[in-house]
Amino acid sequence: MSRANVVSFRRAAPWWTAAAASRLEIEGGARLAGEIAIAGAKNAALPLMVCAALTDDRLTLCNLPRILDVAILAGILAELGVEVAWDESGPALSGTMAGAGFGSGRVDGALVARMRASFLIAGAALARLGRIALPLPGGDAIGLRPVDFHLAGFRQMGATAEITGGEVVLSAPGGLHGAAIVLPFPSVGATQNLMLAAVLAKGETSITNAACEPEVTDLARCLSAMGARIAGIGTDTLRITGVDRLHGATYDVLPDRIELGTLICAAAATRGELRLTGASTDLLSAALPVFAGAGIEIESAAGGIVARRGAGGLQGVDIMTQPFPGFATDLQPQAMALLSCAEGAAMITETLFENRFRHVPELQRMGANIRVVRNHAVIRGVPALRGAEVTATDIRAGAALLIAALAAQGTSTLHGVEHVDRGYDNLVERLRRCGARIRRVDL
Ligand SMILES: CC(=O)N[C@H]1[C@@H](OP(=O)(O)OP(=O)(O)OC[C@H]2O[C@@H](n3ccc(=O)[nH]c3=O)[C@H](O)[C@@H]2O)O[C@H](CO)[C@@H](O)[C@@H]1O
Ligand SMILES: C=C(OP(=O)(O)O)C(=O)O
Repeated sequence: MSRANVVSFRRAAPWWTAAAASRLEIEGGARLAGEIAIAGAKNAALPLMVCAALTDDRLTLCNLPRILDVAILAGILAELGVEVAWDESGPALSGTMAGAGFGSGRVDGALVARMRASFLIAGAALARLGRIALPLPGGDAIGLRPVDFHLAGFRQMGATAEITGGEVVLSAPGGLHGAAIVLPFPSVGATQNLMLAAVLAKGETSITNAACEPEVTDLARCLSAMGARIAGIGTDTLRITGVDRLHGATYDVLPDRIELGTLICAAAATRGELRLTGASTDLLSAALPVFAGAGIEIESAAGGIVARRGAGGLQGVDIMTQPFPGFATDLQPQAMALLSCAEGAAMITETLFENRFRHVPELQRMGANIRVVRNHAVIRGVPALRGAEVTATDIRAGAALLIAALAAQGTSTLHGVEHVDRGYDNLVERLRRCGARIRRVDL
């Protein structure tokens, strides 16, 4: 990334302070104990920020996580002409975005290519401006991650959509119209992109086989608070009646269910006990019985839950990742780290992304016994993991390696920390307050 890009997103998000390049030194073996407030969800916050592009009024988002992806998206929106202002006076970050100037600036391709959710600007721009050209989005390298469902939906709504030279060129000079869209798979991003386009399109759009992830529901609720007409929220069939304009709103970002699950795994892996506040276990859906089967105790407590390893120790349990309400793929690597130190065997089947076992060789460096056959990983728990030098290749791989390093005997070095910074709000500092022995070393 060029210095100009770094400067542009830091200007748009001056609260972003984590070092761009650093490594973590983790001394394993400390039991985590204490309280952690769950931050706003990355995967809810980012689509909500894009809503600002759909209105001339102000959209205020509360409970935003202080993460790299929020900083980068703020930079992208600011370059495109959205005014962004922050309020850091509360316990969490709030941001007010004013989209009256949306489209007056330029697309910062280098920043778009650094994250996934930037591609949601496509739907908002088609609806609001009738055109946009965006580089193919980045994000975690966990599979091919095509955008064909997004483009097919836009075409059904009257747009032209071509990929030329790595750039997606979209145009709808005559405006978008409603369409009956059936998604081949309940894609989170495609559902959100088509929803962002449909709220200002002429007539009714139906999205069948829509994703029902809580972050999709959060987007639908925020758009409704801005005046959008959306029926079927929380189900797999959304019916959106386009309106002429949306107005401003103030909206609270959903708590991060993946952070919640990550910290439950961390508590259990370290034989610790964490009180996790601000989030309910309802968000965990299929992860709840998996955690119970693995021997984790989760109790309701004032303002949240308490999670600890049960007296019977950790046991192997089988997991298959699936769209919501199934077990989230974004929790799969962390669960694998946990099961690496459980008693007995476990099998994890990854059905969402074809390249989401990149943490396996790194866990193996720490002594984990894992064998991968196609999209299945068989994990035979070992009595103890040992510290090693490992590299995170994506956000959740980073979280998994952090969990393994905290549970391991000896010291680990974690490279690729910028992946963790993309999606977790000050995770290192918050874990340190609960007894973790971690040091961030700037490179
Ligand atoms: C920013 C954000 O919210 N990211 C989340 C979002 O990613 P993202 O929105 O990219 O994930 P999708 O739900 O779209 O992807 C699910 C599957 O559909 C395929 N697909 C998707 C779109 C498309 O046009 N064509 C296609 O083939 C993908 O390759 C993948 O195999 O949902 C994923 C699945 O819960 C999560 O892991 C990511 O953390
Ligand atoms: C895969 C993830 O993110 P993204 O889609 O932003 O790459 C994730 O949050 O685990």
